[in-house]
Amino acid sequence: MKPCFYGPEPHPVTSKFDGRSRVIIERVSPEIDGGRYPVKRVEGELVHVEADIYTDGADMLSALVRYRRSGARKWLSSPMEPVENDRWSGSFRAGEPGMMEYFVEAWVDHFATWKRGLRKKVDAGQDVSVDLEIGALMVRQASSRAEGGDAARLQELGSVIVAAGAEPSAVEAAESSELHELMQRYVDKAHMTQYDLQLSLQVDPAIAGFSTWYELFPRSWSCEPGQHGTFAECSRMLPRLGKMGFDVLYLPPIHPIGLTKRKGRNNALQASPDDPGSCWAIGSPDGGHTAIHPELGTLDDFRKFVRAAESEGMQVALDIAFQCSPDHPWVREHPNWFVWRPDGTVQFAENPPKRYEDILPINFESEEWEELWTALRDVFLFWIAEGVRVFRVDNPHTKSFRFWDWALAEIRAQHPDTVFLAEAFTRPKVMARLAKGGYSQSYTYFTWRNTKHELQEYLAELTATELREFMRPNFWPNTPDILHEELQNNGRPMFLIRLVLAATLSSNYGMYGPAYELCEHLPVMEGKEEYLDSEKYEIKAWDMDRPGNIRAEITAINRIRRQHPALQQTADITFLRVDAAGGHEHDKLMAYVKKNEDASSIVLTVVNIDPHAAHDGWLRFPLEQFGLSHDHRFRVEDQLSGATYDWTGEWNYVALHPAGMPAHIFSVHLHP
Ligand SMILES: O=P(O)(O)O[C@H]1O[C@H](CO)[C@@H](O[C@H]2O[C@H](CO)[C@@H](O)[C@H](O)[C@H]2O)[C@H](O)[C@H]1O
Repeated sequence: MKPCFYGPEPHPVTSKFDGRSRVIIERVSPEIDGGRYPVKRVEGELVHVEADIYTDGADMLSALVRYRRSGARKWLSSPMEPVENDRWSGSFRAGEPGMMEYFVEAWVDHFATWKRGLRKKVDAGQDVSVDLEIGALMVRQASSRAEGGDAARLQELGSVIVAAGAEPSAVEAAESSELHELMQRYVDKAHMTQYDLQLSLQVDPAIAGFSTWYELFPRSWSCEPGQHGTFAECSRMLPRLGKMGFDVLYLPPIHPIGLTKRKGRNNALQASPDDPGSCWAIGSPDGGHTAIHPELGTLDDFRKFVRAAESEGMQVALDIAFQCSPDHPWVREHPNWFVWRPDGTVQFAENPPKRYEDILPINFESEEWEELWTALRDVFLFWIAEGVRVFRVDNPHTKSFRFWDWALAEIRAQHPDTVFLAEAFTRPKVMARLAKGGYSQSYTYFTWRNTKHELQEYLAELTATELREFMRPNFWPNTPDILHEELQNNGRPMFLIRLVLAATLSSNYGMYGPAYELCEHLPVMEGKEEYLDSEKYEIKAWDMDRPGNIRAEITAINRIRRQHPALQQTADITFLRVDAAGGHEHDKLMAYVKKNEDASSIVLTVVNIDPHAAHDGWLRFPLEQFGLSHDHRFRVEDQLSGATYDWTGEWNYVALHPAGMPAHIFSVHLHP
């Protein structure tokens, strides 16, 4: 099928202009770039919609959020209520994964306006006989819109309202809840206003909103240390990872690796004959992006691996890296998909300042772009057919945005349960644009945000700006490319600190697992973030039981995340004030509280971010946020240590030593 380009476009509501529509609807939120891009939610999540809604004069208004699955004929409605200052609010629940649409409509509610006036006049002792006739007329008109028993009942109530000499009972009937409900049901929406855009909502599977990723290189899991591992051998890791609470097992590329310009150990430009090469150098005579590296096994072995992972509660995530080793079949079959220099050589790929001498970038300005796009999309479809639903996409920012807009929409239309993590460590606007274009999750700058101030500021950017509507952060304390100097220099306590922060600040987090569990901390050279003897270029034999490992802590934190819905979302977070002895803000103790939709789960995390010293201080718990007095008594229970504390009032003492667990993860019981 040829790609048919469609860029993101706002969809206007097509109702005819009617000069009698007096209601104004403005500043609808969420709305991304005038409706060009969808808002994102996961299945079952509440979608809050707000708008400024007002009209001339003092008439009363009614408003609805209208919503439906894209393509459905019937629109559903949910009422909106005024909040303050002409701002209205309503909500609906995201359904199954797929696309939905919503907009706002509002109208002058003549019946409500009439009722309000009637009450005022009755209270002032005025004659309301004409008013009752006006009201009765509205009720009879509603009766003509109604059916069956409702129509008859409205007629009856209309008569009661005008019945001569029966004023109190007429007013009573006018104000009855029964009439209110019937009038709502057969509301007169003549001259209503519809917001001029139909906004779209991308509903993702639950795992897009709450996921725990573990990255490993399957080739390092041979039963014979030093040999190339297979999927079958790597399967022995699955029960262990499932028990540790991971639900996404992410594999770097699993395809044949090129020989030409193959990289050697520690990123050497020359490989030795027994070097396995970087697995991102995709393609050899054995095949390209839809083939499996022969030493890992067959497609059937891969299928078995995917099923085995599923039986341990994990989805396998594949790395999609659209680039080719010079040995990739596409280079021969489709030379026009690459840029050739005048001397007949091909430009190698870059992600400045990094240089990838063993791969060729794809040319998104190729004359054959339609064929190219189709082939790239089909790589995803191929692996989806093999049972994969989660993809980590390598450097999407070095590929055309228009391609992603198209490809992700195409894939989602057929498979709305797919999840795409954008591995783009680049400029903020570029990362945001990828998220707008359909990526379900995004890598972030978390790794480089280390002080309390940096972390709080970054979380505010992610959760208190428009980003929260369409960009889901995924926090990684390390990756095979990034061993931050904080981890290089501060020992095991820093691994625990960064673990707790990643896992409790963000509902989606992941780790390059073996190296993280074992607190690997040696860089290839001082000042670099690359690992020494990086697994990217060689087969490793990990001793996962090595002393000093943090497996138990990781397992405990993943368990806590699963047990507490407050930690399964990112946006609802409040940073708390923590005071040091002198009364000034503590710069080493960080505290934040998270809660779920109905506040049935409240989690307070306190972290000592100093890996070298113990710290204590006083934290202020925001009781007022929960409608409680400042001297309220409540209980907190540390989910890590099991210790329980009864706290009285908003200020409470905390102390944390980095030698043990440098954090408390308290479940908060406001009414013990
Ligand atoms: O550019 P990033 O830092 O985001 O890193 C990602 O993409 C890189 C290119 O795919 C990838 O780099 C690795 O593979 C290259 C191709 O084989 C090789 O030249 C690099 O030396 C190697 O690091 C990186 O792993 C990936 O995360």
